[in-house]
Amino acid sequence: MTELARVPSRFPGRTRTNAGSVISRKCSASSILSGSRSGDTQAYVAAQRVSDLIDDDIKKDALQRQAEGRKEVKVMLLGQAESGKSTLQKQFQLYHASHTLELERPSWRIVVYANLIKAVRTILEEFDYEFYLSLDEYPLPPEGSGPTDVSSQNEIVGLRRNLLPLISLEDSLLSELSDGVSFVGHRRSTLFPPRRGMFTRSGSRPVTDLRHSTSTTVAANRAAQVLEMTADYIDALWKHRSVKHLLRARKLRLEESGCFFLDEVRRIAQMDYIPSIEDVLHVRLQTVGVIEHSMKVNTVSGSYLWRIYDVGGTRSQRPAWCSYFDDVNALIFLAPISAFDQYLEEDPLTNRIHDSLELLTSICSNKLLKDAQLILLFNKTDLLRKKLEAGVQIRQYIMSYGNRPNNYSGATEYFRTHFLAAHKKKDAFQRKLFVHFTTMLDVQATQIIIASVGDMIMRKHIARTGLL
Ligand SMILES: Nc1nc2c(ncn2[C@@H]2O[C@H](COP(=O)(O)OP(=O)(O)OP(=O)(O)O)[C@@H](O)[C@H]2O)c(=O)[nH]1
Ligand SMILES: [Mg+2]
Repeated sequence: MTELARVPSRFPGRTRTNAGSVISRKCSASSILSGSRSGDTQAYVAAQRVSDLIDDDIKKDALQRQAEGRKEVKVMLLGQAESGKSTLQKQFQLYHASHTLELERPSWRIVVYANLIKAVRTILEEFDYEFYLSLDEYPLPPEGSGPTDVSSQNEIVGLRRNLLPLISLEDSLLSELSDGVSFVGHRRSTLFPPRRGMFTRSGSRPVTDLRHSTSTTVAANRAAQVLEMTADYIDALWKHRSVKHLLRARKLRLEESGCFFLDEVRRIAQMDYIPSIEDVLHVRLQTVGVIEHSMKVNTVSGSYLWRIYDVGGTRSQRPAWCSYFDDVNALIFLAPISAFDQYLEEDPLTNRIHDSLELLTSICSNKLLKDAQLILLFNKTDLLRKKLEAGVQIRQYIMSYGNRPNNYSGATEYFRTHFLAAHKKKDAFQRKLFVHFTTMLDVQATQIIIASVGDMIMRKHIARTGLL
């Protein structure tokens, strides 16, 4: 009886991928067991055989899954908003599966248009503020007295009138990009707290989803037509003597993508425009949620499936990250080193370097990630160089910088030392933190870093799983 009772009790707890076959075998074993007393021994033997077969299947399944698990590498890209995570993900794609990025190029067209229109609107809003809102406080200089004199104002007003049809398309493009969902955020990262009435929507859905949507194509085509008609006005606005003056005077930072696309407006405004890989890397599209990208990576020890998780970096999205921390092989943390003079959009009192440092140390102390390799990328070094060359003083924003030389080598050394020291103090698992300085828009340099980081991750993974 005890023997007989053991057989059916072995079935219910089983789980396997092909659940259907377990159930049908279980049914046949049960029916055998419900047979007459005289057939008990035979029935038991038959049931035992069935049970053994199932055990074998389950073992095989488990081994297969284990082998598949060993052939999988999970990498998370973390960091504050606009640190360059999605750009790094595209660089990974370019390195390991460039054909997929090639295929996606047409889908990025609508995002390029939205970035360009946003840049135009931002400039015009600044002029609105300059010419109208502040009129009472600062009367306009008389004609001929400078880049914001009366004749400049008239020229800008004329351009603005011609550009209104283009600006009016921004909402419909953003609605396509966010799949109709509105996300409220500040207009841009600013040196000053944002002014009232200067908010915009932004958000994203995976760009691959956009490719097949008819409404997206319609919205993009409409934007293309209007862009073609207004390209001259955009170009004239961007090259207008007042614009450079205004950007400088107001310390206004157009998003990285904004300046690039404004420089390229004539190419982008062609009706047959398809974004180049360089355009795709420059695009700014806020990530919402956590997006998994998988790609096959071929190495000397075989083919591996890399799962790369790209996350939205704003503060409100960070609590969602930890549900993906299980079994992470490597964590690549991006800190935009050029952001020493910027503050978080979601918290205009927090310096972005300070936020990066706090975020990194809090992630390093998370127990779920204790086995993950840590790689820190100080990104946007190109912008850091530009800011330092323009004379922006680090000590003005980061007091502890003190009297160190305000140049590139002084700055990079300071940030490296500071981050490494904080990590050493806070990392309960005493892991090594690998550091690189990157410009994510530089394909050649980034590909070298991807190869070296990838190699390192694979070596540790192989050492851990013993798979060669
Ligand atoms: N100049 C410069 N721009 C960069 C660099 N890396 C990324 N960018 C640009 O910075 C912008 C933001 O980059 P994303 O990759 O979208 O940032 P993210 O970290 O994914 O941001 P969220 O999705 O909001 O968390 C994009 O327009 C990129 O083209 C860099 O090294 N230099
Ligand atoms: Mg992103």
